[in-house]
Amino acid sequence: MADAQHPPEVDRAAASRRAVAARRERAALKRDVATRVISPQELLRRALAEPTSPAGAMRVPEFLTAIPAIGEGKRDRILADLNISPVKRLGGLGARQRVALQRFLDERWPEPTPREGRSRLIVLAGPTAVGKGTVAAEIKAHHPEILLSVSATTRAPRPGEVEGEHYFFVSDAEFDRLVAEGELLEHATVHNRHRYGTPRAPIDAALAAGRTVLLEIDLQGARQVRAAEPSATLVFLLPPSWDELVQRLVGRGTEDDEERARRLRTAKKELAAQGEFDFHVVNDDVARAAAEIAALVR
Ligand SMILES: Nc1nc2c(ncn2[C@@H]2O[C@H](COP(=O)(O)OP(=O)(O)O)[C@@H](O)[C@H]2O)c(=O)[nH]1
Ligand SMILES: Nc1ncnc2c1ncn2[C@@H]1O[C@H](COP(=O)(O)OP(=O)(O)O)[C@@H](O)[C@H]1O
Repeated sequence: MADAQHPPEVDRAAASRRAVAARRERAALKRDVATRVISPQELLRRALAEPTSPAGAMRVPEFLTAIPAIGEGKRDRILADLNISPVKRLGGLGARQRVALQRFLDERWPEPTPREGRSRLIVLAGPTAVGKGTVAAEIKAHHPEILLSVSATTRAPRPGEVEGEHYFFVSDAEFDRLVAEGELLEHATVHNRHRYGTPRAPIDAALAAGRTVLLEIDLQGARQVRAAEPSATLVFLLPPSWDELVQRLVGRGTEDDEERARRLRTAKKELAAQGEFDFHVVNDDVARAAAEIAALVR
């Protein structure tokens, strides 16, 4: 490979940069397993689907010790039991070894089974400032298989908000048209101010393609989705404590005193409605809460 344009030191530098990047990606994946952002089974699925990916390049011992509750002693016993050499990479496992490893993981860490009759349409609601937006963004970043629905709204964009990514920013007249033509799955006026609604078409298309769809909407919207799609999976995000909820609202610093007091009164009503939801998830840690939600319909 070495020639005038590619002297050996340049090749070596590039290779070492690639190795550092790959190590970093593997470390990130191990953190995802260690923090339960993804299950060990999910990492193995990714490795087998793409053997040359960072997941595929991970050595089996490295993978095993990323799993909570597996130390080095246990790791070595598991490798011996499964008859897998410590130099094996996940992407290079033979058929019999794959099955053995998958079975072992399923026995020790059973993945949550989908709740009977619940669809892949997930609605995430919860009181103001509990972290719905933060958790939804985490799901979008770590679970690309899940489509995060983009709502239409009549409120003005905030600095940094991107049309079509955070919201579709529409006029009142356009919102009226969307409602009149039945293009919204649900819609509501939120915090007595602006209108928000969920475009129906992208959701129908994603569900038809077998994808999971996440809606981050308010309680009124959640109730409408329940009425329109009774099999939807309704998830209520809870704060670790009321004081923590107040802290988060204050800490975010996006509302004045009067608006904060109003939102907290609404929050009390919303918390009282949590019994209408199929699942309750505590947002103590963003990554953990996101992983729990993503696992609900896997
Ligand atoms: N019903 C309904 N509520 C939505 C929709 N999109 C966003 N919301 C809710 O609108 C509220 C206000 O959202 P936003 O304007 O981003 O402000 P913030 O979340 O208060 O900072 C949140 O409670 C969202 O859950 C939607 O399509 N339908
Ligand atoms: N698990 C968490 N721990 C600590 N702070 C959090 C957590 N989740 C969210 N927050 C913070 O709480 C505030 C409200 O979160 P946000 O996502 O805006 O709430 P919502 O969309 O429910 O109104 C933000 O400042 C956010 O950074």
